[in-house]
Amino acid sequence: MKVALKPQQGYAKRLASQVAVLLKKNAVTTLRGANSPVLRIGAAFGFILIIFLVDIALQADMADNEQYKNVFDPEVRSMDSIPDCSEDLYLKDSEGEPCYNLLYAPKGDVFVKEVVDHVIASTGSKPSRFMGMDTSAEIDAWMDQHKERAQAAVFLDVEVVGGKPVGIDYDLQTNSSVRYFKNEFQSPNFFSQVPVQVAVEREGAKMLARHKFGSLSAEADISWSVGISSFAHPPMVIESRIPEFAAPFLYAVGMFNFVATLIALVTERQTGQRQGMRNAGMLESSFWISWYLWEVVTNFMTSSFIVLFGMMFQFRIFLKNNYGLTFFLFFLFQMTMTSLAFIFFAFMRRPQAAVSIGFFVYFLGYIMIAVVVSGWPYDGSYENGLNYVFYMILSIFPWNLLAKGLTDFGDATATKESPGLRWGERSSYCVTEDFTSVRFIPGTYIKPNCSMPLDEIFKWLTVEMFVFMLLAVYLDNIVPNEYNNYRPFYYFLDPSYWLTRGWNARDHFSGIVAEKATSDAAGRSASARNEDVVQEENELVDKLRRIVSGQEGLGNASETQEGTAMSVFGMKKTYSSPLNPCGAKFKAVKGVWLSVDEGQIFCLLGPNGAGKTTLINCLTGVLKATSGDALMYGYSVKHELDKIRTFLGVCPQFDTLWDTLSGREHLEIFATLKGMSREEAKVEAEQKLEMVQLSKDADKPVGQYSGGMRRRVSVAISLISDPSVIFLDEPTTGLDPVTRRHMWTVIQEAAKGRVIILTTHSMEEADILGNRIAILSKGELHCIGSSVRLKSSFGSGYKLLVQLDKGRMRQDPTHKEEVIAKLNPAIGFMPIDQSNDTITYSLNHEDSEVAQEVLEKVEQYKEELGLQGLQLNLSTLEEVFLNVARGQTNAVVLNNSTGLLQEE
Ligand SMILES: Nc1ncnc2c1ncn2[C@@H]1O[C@H](COP(=O)(O)OP(=O)(O)OP(=O)(O)O)[C@@H](O)[C@H]1O
Repeated sequence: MKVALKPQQGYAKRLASQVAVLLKKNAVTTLRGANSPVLRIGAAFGFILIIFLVDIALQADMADNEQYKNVFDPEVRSMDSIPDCSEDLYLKDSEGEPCYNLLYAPKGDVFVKEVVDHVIASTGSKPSRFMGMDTSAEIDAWMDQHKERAQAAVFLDVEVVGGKPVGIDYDLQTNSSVRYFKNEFQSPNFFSQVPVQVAVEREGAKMLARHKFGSLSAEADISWSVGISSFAHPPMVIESRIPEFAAPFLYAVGMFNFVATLIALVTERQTGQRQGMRNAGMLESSFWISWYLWEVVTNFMTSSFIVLFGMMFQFRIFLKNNYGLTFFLFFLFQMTMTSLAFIFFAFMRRPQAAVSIGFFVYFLGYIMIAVVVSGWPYDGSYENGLNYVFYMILSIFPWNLLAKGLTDFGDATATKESPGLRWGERSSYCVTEDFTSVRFIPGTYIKPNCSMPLDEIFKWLTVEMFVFMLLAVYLDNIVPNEYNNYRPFYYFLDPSYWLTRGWNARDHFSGIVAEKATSDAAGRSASARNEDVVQEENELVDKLRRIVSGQEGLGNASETQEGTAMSVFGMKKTYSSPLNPCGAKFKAVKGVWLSVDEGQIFCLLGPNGAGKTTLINCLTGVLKATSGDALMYGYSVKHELDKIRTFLGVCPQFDTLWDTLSGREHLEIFATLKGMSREEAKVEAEQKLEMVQLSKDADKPVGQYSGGMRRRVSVAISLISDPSVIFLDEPTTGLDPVTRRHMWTVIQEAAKGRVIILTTHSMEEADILGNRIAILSKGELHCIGSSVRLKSSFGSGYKLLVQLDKGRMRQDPTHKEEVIAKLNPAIGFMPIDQSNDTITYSLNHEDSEVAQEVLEKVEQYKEELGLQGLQLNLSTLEEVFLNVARGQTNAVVLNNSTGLLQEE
């Protein structure tokens, strides 16, 4: 018996056809799904619109300021009074602590006192707002202790000659805090300094005049009034502030793609779709390349649209800078973010987490961008000491490079006259020299004190894009996946990863034989187990011994040897937590030995949690078995999974379908993954759809299918490309009785010349379909054999139902006893039940010939005893199942009671 290994396409051809079909799948699922590119482009438009609106709002806000207005006749502000300190934003009276308009010194100087008194009188200020001190040092000390409590301070040094003041030397101190209130920036000069200065100078000059000329002389009567106004001026041009705030918004567009990519990838993992495609022979490289190419397409579109929308809204950074430069900055940024999303994908199990990750990354980036737009560390001194370290570290994060690029674009188009950046200037415009040493050339933008020009940004982003991508693939290999499968961190250094190495079947199988001997010695004795199970094990151990001794080959395509189609040798699976491999372990499959011949349907039954799905997953290579192996048509699951997958069909327990793809599209994708050409895939899909009676609904999206219809698609997928070994994990769950019966016919047809391993909870299904049936419980096989064999071994064998005449029973109450007394010695059995008008005999574990004999004997009494009916029934499979399951429960109880509960 040989499996016809499908002629393998060359690697390049296989990769090309898989990438093409997966790219199409990515495009179709994304276009029809919630994360469609239309939505991504919509996000680009939305964010550009927000930037536009924020810019308009800021410009409107600025337009209120005087410098942005046309001022023909500027208002003159009188400086003749000093504002009260309580008018100030900061200097307020607070409990017990008044604020002061003016502190002055020295307070003991009569001339100083005279000046201050006149300042108070002439400006109409409250005297309590003035406080004198002895020295200017005392004023400084007081100010130091009383923050924001005085508007100004003055130290007057009056020169006295002959008892008369002849000159004044004074120092004025004012509060220099710039205040924004009453809708404008309050200049400390105009608000308090000039009025105080005017008043002190005026009253000082008057005091000197009074003492020189006498208070009543005309010369002493000085008129002094000061007013201040700005020049008449045209409005200042309001420059767009886009470069200052656009970076976080445009970064948000990139984040939108980041989250969408992450959701799409993690969803494929969570729903088992990725594993389903692997089972069909998908190459890992096809998976990555197809997703990456799709992201190239999407990011190309969104980047183009960002620039086009920017131009549409007349943003100078998009209009005046070279299109290629702006496009490349966004495109490379988005591609690098895609690679970063792939890195996060290695650690994520649930798509819902993508949004939280997105928020976290955005927040982190937002803070960093705020630093970068301020100029540091991409300035002229970037190579100095610690600066270089930060320069390198910050450049690892793609959003910082985006922010730097956008800042340069903004600076290059800061005013209407700014020339913008041309493609050829992408490196030369950014120079480390400062303003003073740069030679500016008209019509060319030069940025002094600058490092990391756009050319450098492009190089950084390109390198990061590839490095992140490689890192993502590496992490995908070494981080435990949803099935806890992972490679060692040094896997790529192991030559066997790159070269298809032969494996030593003798060593491999002698190890399994040795392990069996050890576990037999330590575990339950063979006598405690069902004889058929033990016999199956022994035959398989013998087979292994023959293989090890070289008496028998593996029976694969390279050999002519006959053999069973599938043999499972001591398969074990122990689950442990990926986060705590040394912690508690759970033995889900405890060493299963079984064989299946070609043309057989092998039914695996067992209660929930028995380990059926785990066993199937180990056999299909989804899970790595902890120990043991299986040969399928002579190929080892452990060592030759790639070859096995060419003739394997799998219908998983849960449908792993894309809601947005139709049944036909699913089948075409899987047929192509299996190596069929486009035309062949179309024909195959049509045929399989017809087989599972889905032709009518073939083009509806699977999301609109009923549970039963989805199940049929999964079965159809498992039958694609004529597989030799087919695993069906509960294939008929959710099917109505009519469809179920049709599916049974499909399965029976499919079994011809193949091997089908089927798990089910329907005993009827197992009874009808199963050529051999095994019952698994708590990870161990408890029986194996044909349905009849199991019924006779584990059921109560044949039952004979004898129906009495109701009339005779009414007339003669002892009639039942009379019948029993006659029949018991004749047939040699005691009744197990005699309720109502029926007597039931159990013909325990007898074969059908004995049952027939008993029936014939009873028939001889039929007339004499007036028997109404005789029925010979074999126990049902359900009875067998319950007996095995109960037997298991009892075994545990028994062991419990003896305190010898074995490790489960
Ligand atoms: N990833 C896992 N980690 C730990 N334990 C697991 C894991 N997957 C399954 N198990 C446990 O292994 C046992 C066997 O599970 P499995 O899914 O193989 O049972 P099953 O026979 O297919 O059940 P059902 O009929 O309900 O599908 C169960 O006790 C289950 O809880």
